Amino acid sequence: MKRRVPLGEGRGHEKPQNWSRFDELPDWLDGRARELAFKNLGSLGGGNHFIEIQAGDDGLVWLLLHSGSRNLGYRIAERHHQIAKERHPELGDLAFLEAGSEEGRAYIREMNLALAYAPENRARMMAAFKETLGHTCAGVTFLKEINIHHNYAAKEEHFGEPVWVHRKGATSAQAGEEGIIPGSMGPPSYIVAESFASCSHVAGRTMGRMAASRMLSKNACDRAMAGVVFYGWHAMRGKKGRGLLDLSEAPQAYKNIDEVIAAELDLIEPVARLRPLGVLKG
Ligand SMILES: Nc1nc2c(ncn2[C@@H]2O[C@H](COP(=O)(O)O)[C@@H](O)[C@H]2O)c(=O)[nH]1
Ligand SMILES: [Mn+2]
Repeated sequence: MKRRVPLGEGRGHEKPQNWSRFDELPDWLDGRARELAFKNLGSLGGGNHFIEIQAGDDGLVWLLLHSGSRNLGYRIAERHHQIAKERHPELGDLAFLEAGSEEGRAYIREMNLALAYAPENRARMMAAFKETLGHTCAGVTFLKEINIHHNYAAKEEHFGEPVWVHRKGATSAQAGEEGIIPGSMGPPSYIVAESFASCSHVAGRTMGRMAASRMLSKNACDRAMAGVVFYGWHAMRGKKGRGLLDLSEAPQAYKNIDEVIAAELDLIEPVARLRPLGVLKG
């Protein structure tokens, strides 16, 4: 997988990739950002993005992959947020665009393109993952797939009204829908079923990246990863982190996933608890 999928911050394919929807990229996206959109399709990204093999207490082996639109969605949101702030300076960061206006429609169109790029990105990596596994585990069969966003807006009907639902750090969890709530790189993750239309999308952090790398010890982090295959810790990048080991993704930097799940049992029904076997981080 390390050979097939570019992993890590700023790493994409050497050559531009093909995708039938690249001609819908907005004209204002130019230069390096445009080039990256072509080269990043099918690459993981850095930080908390991951590819994992997990053993489920449902008897299945689960392949988990966390990656999104690789900065495209961020660029689109940033651009239109800027336009909204120019239209409504009195609202500061809470400025908005009217959904029916030309500018609002342009934002929704471009956001939806990023929301198509993200699953396409994941699908390419997952295809490589399945093929790689197919070589090593003869006869393996793949069952269902759960593919879900956690930073987006969608028009939905609730209580008989059409409304825009913004899920920033939340996933949809409508009747009949299954979701994924990752813990962190050592502890378990969960597959969950329907709730009050949304639920938490992850465990979430307890400490910042720099704080974790300063305060945690390598030994304690290694202990927290006992039994999970991973590539170990690398040096922190950038001036501020000089001389430090990057422990920013260690399990101790995240909330306890079992407590997070317990706190939202009135919203969700856990379907499977997954124990990580191997982790590839970005
Ligand atoms: N199963 C794993 N979960 C992880 C890992 N690293 C982080 N995480 C969890 O995912 C979210 C990502 O949050 P986002 O809002 O930035 O998308 C993070 O909060 C952790 O709970 C991992 O290696 N494996
Ligand atoms: Mn994410």
